[in-house]
Amino acid sequence: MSKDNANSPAVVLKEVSKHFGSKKAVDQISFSIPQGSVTAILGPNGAGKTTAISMMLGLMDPKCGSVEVLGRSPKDLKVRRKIGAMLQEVSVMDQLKAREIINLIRGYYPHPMSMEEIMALTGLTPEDLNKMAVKMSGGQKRKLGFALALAGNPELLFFDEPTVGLDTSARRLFWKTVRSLAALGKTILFTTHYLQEADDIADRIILFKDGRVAADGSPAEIKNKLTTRSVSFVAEQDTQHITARLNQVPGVTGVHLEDGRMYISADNTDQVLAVIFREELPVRDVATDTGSLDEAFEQLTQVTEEAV
Ligand SMILES: Nc1ncnc2c1ncn2[C@@H]1O[C@H](COP(=O)(O)OP(=O)(O)OP(=O)(O)O)[C@@H](O)[C@H]1O
Repeated sequence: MSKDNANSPAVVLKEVSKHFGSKKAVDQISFSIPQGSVTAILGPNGAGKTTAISMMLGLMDPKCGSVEVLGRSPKDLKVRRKIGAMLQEVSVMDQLKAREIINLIRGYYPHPMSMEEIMALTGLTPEDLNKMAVKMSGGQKRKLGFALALAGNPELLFFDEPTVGLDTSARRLFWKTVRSLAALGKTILFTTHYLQEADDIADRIILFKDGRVAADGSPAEIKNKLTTRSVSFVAEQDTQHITARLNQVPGVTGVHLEDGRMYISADNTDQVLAVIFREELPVRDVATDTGSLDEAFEQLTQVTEEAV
């Protein structure tokens, strides 16, 4: 890490927006990524993840707001030398061998990664390296894309949906490598559709929805936020009075009756329980439930896809 950016965050976005016609692909997004962290940008199709990454890479200009990478503009050559990226589409010089392409890219950087290290980290074999890019399979091309991201031995790495098209063992190797890169102190930012992937790998998840940050926190915090909790019970009398009273409790998001039980969804179920017991509401068989995380995430995804 050079002296001029030793204390800067790796990435800072301030009130960044990007519109395509009337579509707000990214809408007033702000966040700061500390150096040495592993961050997942999680969200469904069309949430604005790729657009945000493109602006962090200086490939696209924001309509308004500012983007700083390692304390400078992402277009600054000093910054570009310290970042590596693997985007969804790997477009390479098809008529060259993988080894030649990697060496070409290594040649642009002052302190490139050795070919041996690139092979160990990506799983590319000597046979793969001798193949022309045009003849590589989809999964081999993704590995080549990974190799090109690593070629300059960057401090900061961006991966846009990195495991799409990789088989299970290639996927496992990829995440193992990401963990070892993180252990070396590199900053890693990746996008994914999968909560599980983000939970397994990242120490922070920024959840995108409709171009905005819907949640930002540790995987535990995000899972907590996505999961709906509820208090359920059997009402012994005057259901309407109980419903009306509990609807007034701060953080209650819904009330419904199912198979004779009343369910009160709430951000803070402790508060609902406190009201029930303090006011001695006429209920029995009180229980608290945590909704399924998969269901909650699915719901979030569906809502967004309808809106795209
Ligand atoms: N070049 C473009 N021209 C017009 N609209 C665009 C362009 N790029 C992106 N969009 C729109 O902006 C929105 C956000 O797209 P973006 O690719 O950033 O989402 P994403 O979260 O990366 O999605 P995915 O997971 O499908 O890759 C979408 O509605 C998309 O159609």
